[in-house]
Amino acid sequence: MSKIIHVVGAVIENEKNEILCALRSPTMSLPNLWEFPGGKIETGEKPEDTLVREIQEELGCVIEVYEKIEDINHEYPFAIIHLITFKTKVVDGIPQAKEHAKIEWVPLEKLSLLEWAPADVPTINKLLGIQI
Ligand SMILES: Nc1nc2c([nH]c(=O)n2[C@H]2C[C@H](O)[C@@H](COP(=O)(O)OP(=O)(O)OP(=O)(O)O)O2)c(=O)[nH]1
Repeated sequence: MSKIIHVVGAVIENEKNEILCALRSPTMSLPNLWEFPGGKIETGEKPEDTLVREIQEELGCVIEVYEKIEDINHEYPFAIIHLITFKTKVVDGIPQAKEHAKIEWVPLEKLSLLEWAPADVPTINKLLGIQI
């Protein structure tokens, strides 16, 4: 059986209803696919705390974490990714791509034009359905 990796992703929204989308680099697993910035939950860590830590490392800014959006398991050939996504906002600093190929603010209605990591699709669908 595949190992399960627990991951948390930040749906960062700005005042213009745009979502911060991050492009995985060619050297990462799932290369050249868009994702929500975030990362693996360490043992004993609260998912919300993981997100604040990962966003500080990856984007160099501080976020506040609000409600959960989606909580799903997606089976990839290399593992099962258990992905939890949260609605968040930047409360200090300006996001910069420190680890990703690039980051972009994308209007909600254009999210489905990007090629997403497959585990992210249920979150995208929820965002488009419920208009957070
Ligand atoms: N951070 C993040 N990871 C995602 C998303 N969707 C998705 O399938 N993943 C996968 C990619 C990775 O396999 C794993 C997250 O690990 P990570 O963010 O630490 O990724 P990484 O490339 O730095 O690590 P690795 O897998 O190369 O060891 O979850 C997402 O929206 N955000």
